[in-house]
Amino acid sequence: MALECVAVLGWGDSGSRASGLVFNGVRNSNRTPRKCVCRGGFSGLSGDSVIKSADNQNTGKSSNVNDVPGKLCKDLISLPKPLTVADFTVTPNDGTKVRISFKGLPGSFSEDAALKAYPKCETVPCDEFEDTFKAVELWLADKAVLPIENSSSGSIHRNYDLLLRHRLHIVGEVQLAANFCLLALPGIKADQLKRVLSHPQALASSDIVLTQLGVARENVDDTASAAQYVASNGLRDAGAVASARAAEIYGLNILADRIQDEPDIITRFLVLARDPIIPRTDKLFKTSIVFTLDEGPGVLFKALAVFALREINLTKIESRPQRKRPLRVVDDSNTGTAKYFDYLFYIDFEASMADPRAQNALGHLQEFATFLRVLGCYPMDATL
Ligand SMILES: O=C(O)C(=O)Cc1ccccc1
Repeated sequence: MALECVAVLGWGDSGSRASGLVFNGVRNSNRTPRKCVCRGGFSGLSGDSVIKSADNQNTGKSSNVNDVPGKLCKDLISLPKPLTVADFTVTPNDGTKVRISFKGLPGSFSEDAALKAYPKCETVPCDEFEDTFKAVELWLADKAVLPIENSSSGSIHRNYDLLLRHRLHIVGEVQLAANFCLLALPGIKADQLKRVLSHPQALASSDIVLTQLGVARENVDDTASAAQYVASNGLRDAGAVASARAAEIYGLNILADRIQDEPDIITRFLVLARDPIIPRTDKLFKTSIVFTLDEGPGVLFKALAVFALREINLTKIESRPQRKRPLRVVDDSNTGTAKYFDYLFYIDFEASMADPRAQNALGHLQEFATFLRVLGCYPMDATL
C-alpha cells in the first residue's frame, strides 16, 4: 500500500506563497514510484541546488556538491527530487500507467474515450458513475472519464449533478464518434435475432436498422455489458449493439457495422482529477463553471452579458433544478406569493482562466451570482 502524501509546493521565489499551497499528490521520481512526503521550497532550484542547501543546513558551512564524500553523495541522491512541470503532465514519464476509472465493462465506449485520451492507460471499470468519482477520491484511480453530452440525445443530466456533488476538477475533454455494431454469437445470422440488448442511447441511435430487423429492444447499463451477457449466456436469439472492441473481447461476430441512424454521433466525455491543471494561453482552453442567480427580470441575461461584453464564446449552457432547494418562494405585495423552480446554471466558455478576459468575466459574474464554482479549465479536444 502506498504512503499517503502531503507535499508543500513552492511556486516562484516567494517563500510565503510557497508555504501557502498544500496539496495531496503523487510525486514521480526516477526511483520506484510511490506516493512520497516532500517538504521544502522547490522554487526554481535545480536538483544540485537542493542538495547543496540541505548540506548547508546540516553543517552550517558552505560546500560544493562535488566535494562531498561518496557515501554522503549517494544518500543525497536518494533524496526526493524537486517537482517540475513534468510532474503535472497527464502521463508519467517513468512508464507507470495512469489509471482511469469509467462506468461500464471493458469494451464500452467510455473505455474507448479513456483510451483515446490516454492510449497507455490502465482502465478501472466501475458499476456506477458515482463509483468513478469515488475511485479517484480514494486514490484507486488517477482520473475518471465521464460522458457529459451526446450529439443525438443531449446532456447526461445525472453527471452534471455529480460534478457538483463531488469536488473533482475537470482537466480535459474527449470527443468520441461511436461506431455502433450489431453483434451476435458466431454462426448466428441477423434474421435469427428476436431481441437486441444495449445501452438505451445506442438502441435509440440505431433505430432504423433495429426496426428493419423487427427485434425487441432491451436496455442494459452499457453496451459492453450487452455483449458480455449475450456471449456468457450463449444466447442464440439475442444480439447486442456495441463496439468492435467489445466483439473482440467477448468473442462475438460483427453482423453489421456503423448501424447508427446518423453517420456521426459524437459523445463528449470529461476527464476528472483530484487536482486542477495549470491554465495556459498557448493553446485553446475551455472553462466550465456552475452558478446560481437571484430571481428577477433579466438576471440570466446579465449573467450571459459578462461573457458577451468580453467577446468570450459560450459553447454550452445547461440548467438543472436545485435538488436541495427546488422551490423559491417570492412574495409580492401586488401579485401575491409565487413559487419558482430554483436553478443551477452550468456554462462552458472558450477561454482559459489564465486569460484576463475570463478572470474579469468571472469577477463580474461574482458580483451578482449567489454561488459560483469553477469546475475546471482544460484544453479543448480539437481532434474531430
Ligand atoms: O454503454 C457504453 O458503452 C457507454 O460507454 C455509454 C455510451 C453509450 C453510447 C454512446 C456513448 C457512450
